[in-house]
Amino acid sequence: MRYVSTRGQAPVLDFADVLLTGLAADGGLYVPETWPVMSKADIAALAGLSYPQVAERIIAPFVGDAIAPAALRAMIADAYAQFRHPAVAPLVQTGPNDWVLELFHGPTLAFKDVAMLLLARLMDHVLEERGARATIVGATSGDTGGAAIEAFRGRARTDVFILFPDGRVSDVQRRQMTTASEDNVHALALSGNFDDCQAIVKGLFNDSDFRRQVALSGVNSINWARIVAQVVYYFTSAVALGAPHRPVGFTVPTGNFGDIFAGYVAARMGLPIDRLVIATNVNDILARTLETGRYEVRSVLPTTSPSMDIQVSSNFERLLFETSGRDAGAVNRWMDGLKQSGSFTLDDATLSTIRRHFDAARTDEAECAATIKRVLDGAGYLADPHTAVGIAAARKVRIDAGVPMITLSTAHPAKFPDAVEAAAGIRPALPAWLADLHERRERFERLPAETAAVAAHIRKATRVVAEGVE
Ligand SMILES: Cc1ncc(COP(=O)(O)O)c(C=O)c1O
Ligand SMILES: N[C@@H](CCOP(=O)(O)O)C(=O)O
Repeated sequence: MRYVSTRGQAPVLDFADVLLTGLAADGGLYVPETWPVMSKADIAALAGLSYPQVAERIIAPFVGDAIAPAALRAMIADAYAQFRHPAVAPLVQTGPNDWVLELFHGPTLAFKDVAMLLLARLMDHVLEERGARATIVGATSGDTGGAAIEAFRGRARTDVFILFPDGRVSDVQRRQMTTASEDNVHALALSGNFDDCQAIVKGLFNDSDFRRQVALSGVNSINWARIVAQVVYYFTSAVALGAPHRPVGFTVPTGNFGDIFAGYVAARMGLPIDRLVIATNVNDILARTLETGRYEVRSVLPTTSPSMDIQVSSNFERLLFETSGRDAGAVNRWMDGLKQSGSFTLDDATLSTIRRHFDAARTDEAECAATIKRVLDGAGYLADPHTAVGIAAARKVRIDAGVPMITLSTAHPAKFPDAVEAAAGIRPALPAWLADLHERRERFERLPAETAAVAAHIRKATRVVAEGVE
């Protein structure tokens, strides 16, 4: 399997190189040259398989011959053995034909663990084979950072630097990033929002000297391996509810568009997905884009679903590439517009292709709190604020009540106890393995939200030694 960049000018790479490269050299994102397709019989044959077995069938075609099948199988088995639920991603029924897909049974209580635990093993494997090391730099609005630190802590071949917006993540999220004591992890609190952190990460990738000197790698969903691991649960859950013999819908709490893009990939592979619903909080750039065709960045507003407080939604670029007929020229024009004026307008054909697959709905803070309460009272289910944004959106756009609707539950309510308590009067407790989180010692650096300051800090602290590093 080979990968091409959405901007059309970066080298074509195999899976192992894409894994270590992160952002393409032309600033674009890698996507497979062609989509692997699963027949109806292939999908039906997933019924009754364990999560790791399904993962192997879905992920292997994307890996191609870059990693030996036995090694891939072992890494998948080890990654999903870290989950506290035997199903890894169980479905819970919350209404007549409504379900939540719980993706938070990993070590850091958010869906990011599903991909990150595998990504860390894949990276280690490839680095080991090459006798190489990497410096990983990631941006987080709260969950990617904790999952990355958990997955990479103590690993010998990587140093990990996580940039998070100071004061804009929950206490639990911050502590999950700042209480790891291993020398290879570095939590950096930046005086800005998530978009500032993400722009700095992209700036570092676009600095070819820095990139080479520190052997830069990424763990945000710009990294294709993050997306591919997330495709798996669309298959496990849809098959559990009758696919491929009947279609299902998915509603996905969305920020950087990685999780829902994985759903689009599942559809391209042949999974019968009726609708993909983009659920946003008041940071609603994607809902506005679907409505008007204009992608326009506004200021980021802090909410009780902070992991979705995002305006510049990275993976939307992958969707634009696909829905424009893989027109790298158009993607370049849109991304230039975004850089220069903070906005661009889609042509009618691309917009209507997007609308054929996706709906979108925005949920404000009052609706989010009311949804947490309503679902608790009605179904006895305690949802976190991100999941509640999803459940509210599913309700708003539901077209056919006969099609099962699966809302992705992306975080455990105990990650956001203040918001959940304010909405539902119940303070969810952390699980036993995190019960002492608030007593652990924190360690992090505060830095200005400036690329040069972050680059200088990383150069000093990384253990990757390459030509040109002081
Ligand atoms: C809890 C939670 N829900 C939803 C999202 C949105 O996911 P994505 O950025 O893949 O759209 C995130 C962060 O990405 C998150 O941490
Ligand atoms: N919501 C994310 C933001 C980063 O998204 P990613 O999926 O691109 O890593 C977070 O919690 O950090």
